[in-house]
Parts: sequence; structure tokens; C-alpha cells
Amino acid sequence: MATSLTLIATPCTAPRSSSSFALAPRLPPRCSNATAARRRVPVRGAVRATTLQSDQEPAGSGDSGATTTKLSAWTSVRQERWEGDLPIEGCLPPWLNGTYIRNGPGMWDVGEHAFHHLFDGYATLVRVSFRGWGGARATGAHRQIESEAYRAAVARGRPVLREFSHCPAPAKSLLHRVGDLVGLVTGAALTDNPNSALLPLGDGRVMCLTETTKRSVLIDPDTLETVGRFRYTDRLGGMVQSAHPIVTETEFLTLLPDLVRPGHLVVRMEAGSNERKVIGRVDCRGGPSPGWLHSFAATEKYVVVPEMPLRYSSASLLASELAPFYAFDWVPASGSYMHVMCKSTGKTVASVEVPPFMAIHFINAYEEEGDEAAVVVDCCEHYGDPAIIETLVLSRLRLLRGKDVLPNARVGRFRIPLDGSPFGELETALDPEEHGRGMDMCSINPARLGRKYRYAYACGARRPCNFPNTLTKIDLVEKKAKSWHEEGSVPSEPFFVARPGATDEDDGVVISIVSSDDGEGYALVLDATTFEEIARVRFPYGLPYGFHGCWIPATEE
Ligand SMILES: CC(=O)/C=C/C=C(C)/C=C/C1=C(C)CCCC1(C)C
Ligand SMILES: CC(/C=C/C=O)=C\C=C\C=O
Ligand SMILES: [Fe+2]
Repeated sequence: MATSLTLIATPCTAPRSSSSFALAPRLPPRCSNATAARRRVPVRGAVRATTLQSDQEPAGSGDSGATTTKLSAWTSVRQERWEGDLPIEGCLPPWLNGTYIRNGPGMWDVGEHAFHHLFDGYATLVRVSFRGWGGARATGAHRQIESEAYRAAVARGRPVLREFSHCPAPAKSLLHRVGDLVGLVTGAALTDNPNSALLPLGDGRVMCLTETTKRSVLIDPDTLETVGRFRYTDRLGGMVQSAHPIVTETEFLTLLPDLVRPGHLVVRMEAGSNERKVIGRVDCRGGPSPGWLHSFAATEKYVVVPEMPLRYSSASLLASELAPFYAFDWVPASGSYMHVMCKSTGKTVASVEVPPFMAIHFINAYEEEGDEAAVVVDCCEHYGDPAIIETLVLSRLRLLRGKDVLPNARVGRFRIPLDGSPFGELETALDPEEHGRGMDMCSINPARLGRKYRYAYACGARRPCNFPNTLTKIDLVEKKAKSWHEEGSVPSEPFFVARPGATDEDDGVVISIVSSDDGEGYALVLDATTFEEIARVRFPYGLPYGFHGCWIPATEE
């Protein structure tokens, strides 16, 4: 039955200790997994059909079977917002004062429409605030970001704009088709659903964004309210951007792929400003368009521009049709390259061909000086295979739990020589068995950004699994990993928070939000040194999976 999505005042249904009422849309019941499995698969070409056959039903070891699971990771949040106190189990460190916020696609169902891919969901923020001074206390909240895409979908009861794997049906009337065409050419038909990154800017503003340049939003980190649009005062244009600008206290660096004249603009915005300035441009070496640029890396002096064979499909964007990989084509013959641009001069100081790679997330990069000067770049590398994109189709995530279908991944380490050599190397930084051959969603100590570093925190695998299910601390010097795992649970990106005044790289905690097999949701706090659990802070309801987090330290009270 179609359910109204009009905003109505409703009390929270979830039990809570002390919490506020939320203005909540009446959402449809949680998507049934069986229904999702039968849904038509809107992807053609090289991508395998994702309608699951009965022989693909998960064996369902114990209670982790898809039909009986209460796991909330892949189901939409049931109300627009909630906030309240959270009970703490364990002992939070007294120095942990501040707010952890995580962004991600928490709403995959609107009206009768159920999205197909993890990346499609409307952005949901989840917050946990820790107050250690004078006794530990934690409060939590979640809230939908009010993007144009979300508001239009709620108003119409169906998605109106193009999302990662969803193209709206073409208009029926000629007049509306002209409108559609304008929308395609200007990019207005694309989503602004900011479910990817969450960036505390150096000036105190907090920005959420996706990969379209159409609109990024500013949010209030306390109420999670969407407080406005982030308006650039420059006229750089372009349709797409990296989902992961590199932000420090002083600057914001990002890449703008040029789909018309294949290349990338490397741009910089000073903290406090709304104007991006071009540092330089890198032309693509392979064609016919830039490689997907979800993220990139930078050292203290250089910006590293990756060019991989999963390339933006201009035809898909202009025709509003899905390409074999949604908005992308896999073009192995186009080659893989890494470009290094000097931040201060805008000159490309290296442009090398590298072995084929497929990386969504770069971890870090640093310079190596001496006779063999080079830039070292680490990423979560999927063995040059785009299959990981299909792994993230919601029906697969829901129905293949317990099946060993997560493609292998490793920490890929590039070495880009700065002596003009035409080739760069790609090696495996540590034995992937250390992290169960699963590897993505990474963070590091931000004090090591762009510098030589030892530890990375990521989601790894305890097999059999269809999605990363461990939190893993990787020691890139000892080439060892330590993992946290809870049977049936899905943890999100482990986010490192340094202890104030710390000098050791791993002196701090790691925070992750976990959706557990019994339907519960909690924020987990691990000691980053020992990687042992020190506390968990429970939400009164299960939380959907989410992507990336940030930390906003509290100001002294
Ligand atoms: C969250 C995440 O990892 C990736 C999200 C990517 C998105 C939302 C990409 C969106 C796009 C469109 C809606 C059409 C244009 C191309 C592209 C930027 C891929
Ligand atoms: C969750 C994910 C990949 C998992 C692979 O093992 C990618 C998410 C990308 C968005 O930031
Ligand atoms: Fe990401």
C-alpha cells in the first residue's frame, strides 16, 4: 500500500530514555527482502543480473539468514528524526568530549519506490555526543538531510532526480521532454543528495556533499538540521566532483573531473572562503573520459590525481540512461595512470602508467626523498576489478548474508617515481589474509595526513561474508592487522579520534556505528592502541549502514 510521506508530527515509536518528538514523514514499512529480490534490475550490459535465485538464498547459519534477520543495516530509517539520551556500557575516557557525526544513505524507500543500490539512499546523519567532563554522558540523534532530491521525493512519493543507479522515467509530454533535455545538459536533473562526505571546514561550518556539483549543504552539528546551501562564489562549473575533498584547518582541496575535455581541475579553497581557485589542470592519458574519482590523495607538497579504467560515461549522463556500471563504463584498454601535481606551482611533476587498479577510497600519501624520490600512495584496492560496485546492490546485501561473495581487496601501495620514469609500481602493502581479504572504508590519524604514517583503520572481512564485517587496525610497518568482530554485525567505517595532547600515532579511540544481528544499533568505542572495546553507547533502535564520519571537539563548558 502506498503510504503518505507528508510531514506529520508523530512521537517516536522507538523506546527511549529521554528524547524529543520528531517531525517525521510516515515512511513505508521496512522493505521486505523477498520483495527486493524480485524487483526488476535496472542495469544492463556487463553487470550480472541481481535477481536472486532460490538456490542463492543464504544458508542462514543460525539467525543470520536474510528471511529471519532483524539487522537494520540495509533497511530505511523509519522516521525523519530522533534525539535523546543514550545509555553507556563500559567506561568512556574522560577526555572524549565532542560529537561524532556519520553521514550515509539511510533511506532507500520512498512511496512505492525501493532503490536498487546502496549509494542511492537519501542522506541520513547519525550523531553521538560524548560529554566526559564531570561524569560520562552520551546523547544521540539521527536526521534526514533536506536536499532538493529528498524533499522532491517526499513530496511526489517517488524519486524525481537521477541517483547513483536510478534514472527517472522520461517525461510523457513533448513540453516536459524539452524540460528533461535542459535538465540533462545543465545537470539540473542530477541529484544533490549529499550522502557521501561530512566535512567540518576550518571556519566551523559543516558541509555535506555528494559527487554532483549541483548543491552541497551546510548542517548544524548539534541539531543535525540542514541550515542552508553552500554557495561557491566562483564560476568553475562542471557536473561532478570528488566525494572526498581533503580538508585541513586552512584549506579545502578537491578535484573537478572535466567530462568535455577529459581531464581534471585541481582546486583549492581557503578556510573561511567560498571561492575555489584553480591550482592546475591534468589531462587524461586514457580515454574517452576521466576515471571515477570518488576520492584522491595528497602529500604535503603534491596532489595525486588517479585515473582508473572505470570511467564516467558521458553518454549515460546525457541520455539519462544507465551505463553498464550505472554512470560508468569499465574500459580496461584505456589504461591506469597516476598524476602528481605540485600544489604551489600547479605543474604536473609526474604522470605515470600503473598496473590496472580499482579504488573507491584512497587512504593516505607521502613523499619519499633522496636519490629515489617518489610519492607513495595507499588505497583500498579491489584487484583492478569493478565487481565491488555490484556487491553493493541492496538485494545482494540483504539476501547473500553469510555467503562468501565479498570480492577480494588489499591495501594497494603505489610508488610514483619523481625522476621522469614513465611507469609507477603497485604492490600489496601487507598480506591481505591479515584482514580477511576485505578492505575499504578507512581512516587515519589526521595528524598524519600527507605524511609518512604507520596505522590505518578500515573495515575488513571475517569470511564467509558478503560485506566487510570487521573493524581492522592495520600496521603498515609490522605488516600485521588486529580485528574486532561480532557475529552477524555490520560495523561502519572505523573513525580515529586522537587523545588531546597525544604524540603516539595510535593514542586515541576508534568510533564505529554498528548494526547488530539482533536488530540493535550502537556506537562502539575501541581503544586505538590495543584495539579492544572500551565502551558501547546504545541507540534505542537499529541504525542503517552509513559511510563516513567526522569529529567535532566540544568547546570547554
Ligand atoms: C556514496 C558514494 O559512495 C557514492 C555516491 C555517488 C553518487 C551519488 C554519484 C552520483 C552520480 C550521479 C547521480 C549521476 C552523475 C554521475 C554520478 C556523479 C556518478
Ligand atoms: C561500503 C563501500 C565498500 C565496501 C567494500 O568492501 C564503499 C562505500 C563507498 C562510499 O563512500
Ligand atoms: Fe566515500
